[in-house]
Amino acid sequence: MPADASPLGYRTRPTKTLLSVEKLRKQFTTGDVAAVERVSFDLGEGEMLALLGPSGCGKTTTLRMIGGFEPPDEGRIALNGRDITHLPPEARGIGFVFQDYALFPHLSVLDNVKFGLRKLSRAQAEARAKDMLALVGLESLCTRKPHELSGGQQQRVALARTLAVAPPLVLLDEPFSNLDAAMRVETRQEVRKLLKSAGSAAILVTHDQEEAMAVADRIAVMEKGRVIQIGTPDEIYRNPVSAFVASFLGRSNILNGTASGMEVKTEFGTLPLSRAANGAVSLSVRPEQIMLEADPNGPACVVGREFRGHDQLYWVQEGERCMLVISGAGAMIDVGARVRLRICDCVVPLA
Ligand SMILES: Nc1ncnc2c1ncn2[C@@H]1O[C@H](COP(=O)(O)OP(=O)(O)OP(=O)(O)O)[C@@H](O)[C@H]1O
Repeated sequence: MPADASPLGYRTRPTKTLLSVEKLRKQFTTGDVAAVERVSFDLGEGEMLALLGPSGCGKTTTLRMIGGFEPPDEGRIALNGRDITHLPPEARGIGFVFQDYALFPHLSVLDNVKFGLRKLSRAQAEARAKDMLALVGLESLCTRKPHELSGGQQQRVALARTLAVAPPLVLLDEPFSNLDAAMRVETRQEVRKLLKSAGSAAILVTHDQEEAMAVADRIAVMEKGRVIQIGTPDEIYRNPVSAFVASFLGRSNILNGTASGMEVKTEFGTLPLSRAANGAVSLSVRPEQIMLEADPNGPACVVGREFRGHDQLYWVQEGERCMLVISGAGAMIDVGARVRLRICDCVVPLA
């Protein structure tokens, strides 16, 4: 295992840069604002990056520019130090897996995977395709046609076909959106393992924060065409830069306060800050950072509750404010009960 990798293959340090995206911009003639504006990031060899954001924020357009399917108005894209900004898709050496998998319906599973291997001899192509199908666990289904496979199996064939040519970078556009919830969870981990074992880097477009956190080494959060924060899932979850990021990646309570260095005065008392700030600030408090104590004389009241097995979600009204609280699976507190809220961790100042 390399020194910079965790047992699950999550990178803890940046690797050698594979892809460099600099100040990409795209404005469609139909739009009055740019779909993508000054998007820049680097991607390390073998790294998985998720482009995450709400519908219409420019994720797919960014991916299509990297793939060569959409010419940027401005900016530069380099792969392994080579400028590929104006190369056609087939000259970039990048693999793609799209939402609909785009398998050839009339070809068998094996022939679908062999499709990109026409430069090899027939025997070599056959051996390579079989190896790739073994890697995705589908060697026994070689002779089937795509319509004889489940969605998850089709997804794996598409991935085997892409990985067969050993691209250094694979672009995945919402690749799990056609799968049901259980299959999605299973398939995304398989895909991550496959990419890691093939050593391919990947950029995954998704609007699903749970998916991004589950599979990506780093996440680039996009809003209105711009990347507004980039970092590991843990960094972004713990230190969101804005209320948008705090609410898009997980759930958050947004409070106001007056900061002075590493402390902030709020309606819940003086609290420690995760980083220094001064003056009026907005603050993010995660639901799991709040303790809920049953107290008949407490100033707050439970107004809603959702039982989730491993924990419980409470909506608690205190004065004008409704706070979201996640509490462990201990004793349940009933809706209508009086409670006291205590914030038991550093709170995050937002931009
Ligand atoms: N070919 C096009 N012509 C005109 N406008 C486009 C075109 N493609 C995308 N857009 C617009 O550009 C903006 C960004 O679209 P894009 O598809 O990149 O967003 P997205 O974040 O991938 O959204 P989704 O999650 O819904 O796929 C949107 O306002 C969209 O309507």
